[in-house]
Amino acid sequence: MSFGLGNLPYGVFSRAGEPRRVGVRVGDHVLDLAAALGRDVFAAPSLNPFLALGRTAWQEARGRAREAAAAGDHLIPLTEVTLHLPVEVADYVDFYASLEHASNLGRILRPGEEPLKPNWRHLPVGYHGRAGSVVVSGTPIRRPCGQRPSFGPSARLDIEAELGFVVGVPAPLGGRAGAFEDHVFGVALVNDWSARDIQAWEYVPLGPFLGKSFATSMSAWITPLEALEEARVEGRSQDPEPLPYLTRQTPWGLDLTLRIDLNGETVSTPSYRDMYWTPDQMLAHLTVNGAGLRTGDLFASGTVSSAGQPGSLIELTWNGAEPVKLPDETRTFLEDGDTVTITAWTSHGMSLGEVSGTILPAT
Ligand SMILES: O=C(O)/C=C/C(=O)CC(=O)CC(=O)O
Ligand SMILES: [Ca+2]
Ligand SMILES: [Mg+2]
Repeated sequence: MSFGLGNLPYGVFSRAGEPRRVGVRVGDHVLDLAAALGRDVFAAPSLNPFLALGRTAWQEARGRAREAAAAGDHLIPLTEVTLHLPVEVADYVDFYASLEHASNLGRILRPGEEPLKPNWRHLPVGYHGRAGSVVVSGTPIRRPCGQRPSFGPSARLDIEAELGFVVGVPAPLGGRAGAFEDHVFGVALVNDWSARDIQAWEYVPLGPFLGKSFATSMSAWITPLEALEEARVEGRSQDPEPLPYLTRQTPWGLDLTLRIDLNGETVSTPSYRDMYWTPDQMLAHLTVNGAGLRTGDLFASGTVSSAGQPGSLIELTWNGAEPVKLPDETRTFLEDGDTVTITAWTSHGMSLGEVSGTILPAT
């Protein structure tokens, strides 16, 4: 059910001693697309060449992959493969689209001030992250060192549960992007690891830098937009009404529930449905100045927090003041050896896979 024929997410895999190639997940197997469909574009170490082909090619490949999967040929057990970073990430941008998250962080980091800055309801606030430190789910995460402001290992290492949107079709520099579904191929789960002590010291006035650029994890499987039709909902109502370039054309809210597991215990289940800014608005904003798009661009939603279900530990523990209880221990921020796994499902029970990482001690 979870990875049935209505799902068919794309990834990159290899078998021992063989080069990387593109596959589609079918249950607990990978469909070897280059073998099944006989197309060179899938004998590639990343999804990028396929992503660049655009929507008609995506639809055709999905139809043919479904036929091949149903026929049962060219299926390799997941236990026999290694999964790799699915996309050669061009630019990585992170938004700040959850009203609950932005309000909570404002209260925690800027007590006594209005939690939301005056711009927040007028544009999807974002920042440019570091494409080169995006890693695939399962990659261990080394605790970063930096100024906190004294130099040393971060003592407040956190997670951020997010959805990531993968761009396939470019838009020219100086031009404008077209419709969301003509550029964006699909959705990944993202954990934007954040060193809160480094972040709190460095971020004024230019925003996040080394506190977030040491690693960002993404799921090995990219769920195509076509698989998410059943999850599409109207976005949350917005007041004031955004400028015309940010007008929603068709619904790109998504009815998804995320689940954050810390050392195997579920600590929060935020809903993506309640996000204030929808991803079509993020794409329109990202390109309104003529910045263009490249194949492999990744833009993330920002932390997915909903009422009572935050997407980060800084919110869950209110900056460490209210530790979260696990069966035999408590946590404020992450400790060495901790494993965080984020999963997500549609309300119809379709899985978006997982993004997982374990913390290694600082060096
Ligand atoms: O409010 C702040 O100063 C900082 C906010 C964040 O760290 C969140 C961020 O990276 C964007 C997001 O994930 O929503
Ligand atoms: Ca983030
Ligand atoms: Mg990060």
